[in-house]
Amino acid sequence: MPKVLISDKMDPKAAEIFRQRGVEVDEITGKTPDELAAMIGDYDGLAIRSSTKVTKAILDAATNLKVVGRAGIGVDNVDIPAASAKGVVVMNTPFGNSITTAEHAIALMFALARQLPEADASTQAGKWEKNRFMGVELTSKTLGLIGAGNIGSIVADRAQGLKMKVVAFDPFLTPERAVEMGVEKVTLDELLARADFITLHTPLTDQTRNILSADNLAKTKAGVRIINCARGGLIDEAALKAGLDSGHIGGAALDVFVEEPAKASPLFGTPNFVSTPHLGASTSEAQVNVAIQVAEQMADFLVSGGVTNALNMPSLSAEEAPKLKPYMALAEKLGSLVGQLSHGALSGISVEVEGAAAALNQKPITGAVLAGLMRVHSDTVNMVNAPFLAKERGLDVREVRHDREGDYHTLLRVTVRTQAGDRSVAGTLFGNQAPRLVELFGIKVEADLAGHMLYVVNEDAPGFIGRLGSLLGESGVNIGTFHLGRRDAGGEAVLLLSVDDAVTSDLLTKVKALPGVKTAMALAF
Ligand SMILES: NC(=O)c1ccc[n+]([C@@H]2O[C@H](COP(=O)([O-])OP(=O)(O)OC[C@H]3O[C@@H](n4cnc5c(N)ncnc54)[C@H](O)[C@@H]3O)[C@@H](O)[C@H]2O)c1
Ligand SMILES: O=C(O)[C@H](O)COP(=O)(O)O
Repeated sequence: MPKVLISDKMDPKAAEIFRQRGVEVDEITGKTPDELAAMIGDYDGLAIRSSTKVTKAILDAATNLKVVGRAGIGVDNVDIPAASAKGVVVMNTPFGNSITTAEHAIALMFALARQLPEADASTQAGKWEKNRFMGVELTSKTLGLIGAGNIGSIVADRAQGLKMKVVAFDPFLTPERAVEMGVEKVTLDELLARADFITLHTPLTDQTRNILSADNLAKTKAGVRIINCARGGLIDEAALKAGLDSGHIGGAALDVFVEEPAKASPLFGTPNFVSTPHLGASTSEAQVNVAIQVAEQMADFLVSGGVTNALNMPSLSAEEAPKLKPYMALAEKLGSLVGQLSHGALSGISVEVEGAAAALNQKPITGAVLAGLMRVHSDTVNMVNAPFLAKERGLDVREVRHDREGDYHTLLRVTVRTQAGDRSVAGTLFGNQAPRLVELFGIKVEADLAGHMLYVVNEDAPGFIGRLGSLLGESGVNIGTFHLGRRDAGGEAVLLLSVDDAVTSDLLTKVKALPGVKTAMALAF
């Protein structure tokens, strides 16, 4: 039974769903990185929010880990390259808390417009300072949206409901989508010059870090009010403080900070500064949503191989997974076969699907081919890290889908580009389940790729099979299956034999010494 650790505070629905789906679950929160590293080896899955930092050190200690599930959106607390290199899938729940976070941004915008926290504190202190607090209306004001994705577009919609004009800066926002959202797509400088309120909704990346830098803050309209419910690090906090102190910035509301938990900040106590402790996603509705989603996604993956919302692997629904399972087995075997048979560096690989296979999601099939290919040289390769390793090694990966009807109802062909030219193998599924090799370097064969095998290329001549059989018999090697194919009579023949034990190098030398043998290799699947 797969076992999951929930290491951050999560709605109880998550544990309930894991148990219903046959996944054992422990909820242990508040552990130090060392404590987490000491216990993570027991788990197949790790369910987190933003507190747990899934570093390379944690991943190195996670000997059984297959999946990290983030109940929420931001995955900047997960070392995704390290997870990918280890073959661990990282998933998030990209929509479960977006409405809630957008509402928090709007709440903070109102808090700034009407100085609600200060007015509240003053009133409860018995001061009744009616003349101290003069707010601004939101109607007709311009809201500058930096980042117009899921949350940004909900904020835009709510702001339009408040009769605000919304201008958006997002390099990936298409003009069509901007029209659909009813926002004006602008440059960053234009946004800075025009916005009365600015709200940030981008991830923290090398491009967005300090997007509101001292220089950019200086370009804003006098009196601008700024809201950040996305990630600490998008705003230069020292420059923000200086802008608030000088009065150029009329107000700022931060839910997120460069250092979290933010227990001390020069911004604290600054007039017109409002803060919340990373509460953007903290509503009961959003927490139930993300807990249910993360548990369902992780259980799907651990129990049936379904992949949803993974950041380092193509999606594969729980319905698709059983259909694809025999194809993945075939794909891995074909990848492994070409990997074992090809010498030297490969510059490219193409994965072709034909017949019934052409109707399937090809990405996981390609991932399985690459895993089979690369596992020949490293047993830590799996479907998650194989595409990354292939990219790292400069392997050009192509996917081809043929609509044509071929000789087989379903066919997978893998061709690798080697220094000696292209080499191609193809396979099918017998009875839609059993993987079979049907073509090897242009020669028709029909073989099951399993266990220990001996591959021999020889000149097709009478007596050869007898001589090989005798040699194997004399060497005490039992033959399981025997598959023969040839290009034409008297030409080149290919033999694939499954044998009960690994082929020793001594036996291989003897096979190579048989008259007519061109190549002989030991294979393992
Ligand atoms: N405060 C919270 O509790 C809380 C809750 C949920 C999400 N978040 C954070 O909110 C942010 C947005 O989440 P989302 O779901 O809308 O993400 P999203 O991926 O749907 O949208 C992000 C948008 O940012 C845009 N973008 C990327 N680089 C940009 C750049 N250089 N300049 C301008 N725009 C750029 C993208 O094109 C995209 O449209 C994330 O950082 C997420 O972690 C915070
Ligand atoms: O990216 C997110 O989903 C938010 O930052 C929420 O973080 P939390 O789960 O720690 O509240």
